[in-house]
Amino acid sequence: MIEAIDLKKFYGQHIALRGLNLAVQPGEIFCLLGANGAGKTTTISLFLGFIAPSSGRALVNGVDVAASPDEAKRSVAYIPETVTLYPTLSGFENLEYFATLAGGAELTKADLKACLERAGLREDAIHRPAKGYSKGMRQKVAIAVAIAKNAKALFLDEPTSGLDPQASNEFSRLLEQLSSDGVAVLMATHDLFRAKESGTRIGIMRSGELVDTLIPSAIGHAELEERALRQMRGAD
Ligand SMILES: Nc1ncnc2c1ncn2[C@@H]1O[C@H](COP(=O)(O)OP(=O)(O)OP(=O)(O)O)[C@@H](O)[C@H]1O
Repeated sequence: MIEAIDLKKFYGQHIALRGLNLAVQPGEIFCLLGANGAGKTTTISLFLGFIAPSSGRALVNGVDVAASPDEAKRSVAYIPETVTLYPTLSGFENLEYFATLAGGAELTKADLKACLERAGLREDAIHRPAKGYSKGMRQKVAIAVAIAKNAKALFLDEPTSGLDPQASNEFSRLLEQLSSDGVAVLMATHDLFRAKESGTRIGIMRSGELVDTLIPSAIGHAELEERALRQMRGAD
């Protein structure tokens, strides 16, 4: 589970997060929407331990990230907007390297290959140098790392920006697979369409606050867009 309890973050005098309370259960895909500067990346960075909270707590799988960063990192995977891989290593070798870094269970070459296959990386690409990979292929390697380390919580920041519609659709299916395996997913996105398609909940952030939470399955695309835009603007 991913949990924020009265989580606040100041940058100097500027408040970027104003007491966030949020719980994302195993199997949920929670999409954070919000205008630029609303606090989405700050939220994710706090869960990943990249920055320290000013007050409050960020918990992953019951572990306080600021108090026990190493323990928290063991159950977490992260997919940034641009996944960086070692360009001269193959997808397989990158996975081997990152899975070893992550610690956890010893995996055989067959296990690692199975992780890449589950992540949807084509057989003929697995042993090619990653420098020739598309954005979608690099993301699949990152998903394979999440599978290999048996991550309980997955954080994503703008993963579908710059993906073509087919790659974006494929990526959403992968996320759904992970969530059906019990991973809790928190994703910052500007992609309302994907949030509606794959999210189990959508949270709208404005000026460091979660101002609305929606169940996408209970609402149409047009209504979702209208409500999200209204909340982001602060017209309510
Ligand atoms: N390192 C920093 N130092 C000072 N202010 C920062 C820093 N990082 C973010 N901020 C400010 O904190 C607020 C929240 O920023 P954040 O990056 O979390 O927003 P965001 O919702 O992810 O935006 P975007 O959609 O543009 O990625 C903004 O006002 C931003 O300018």
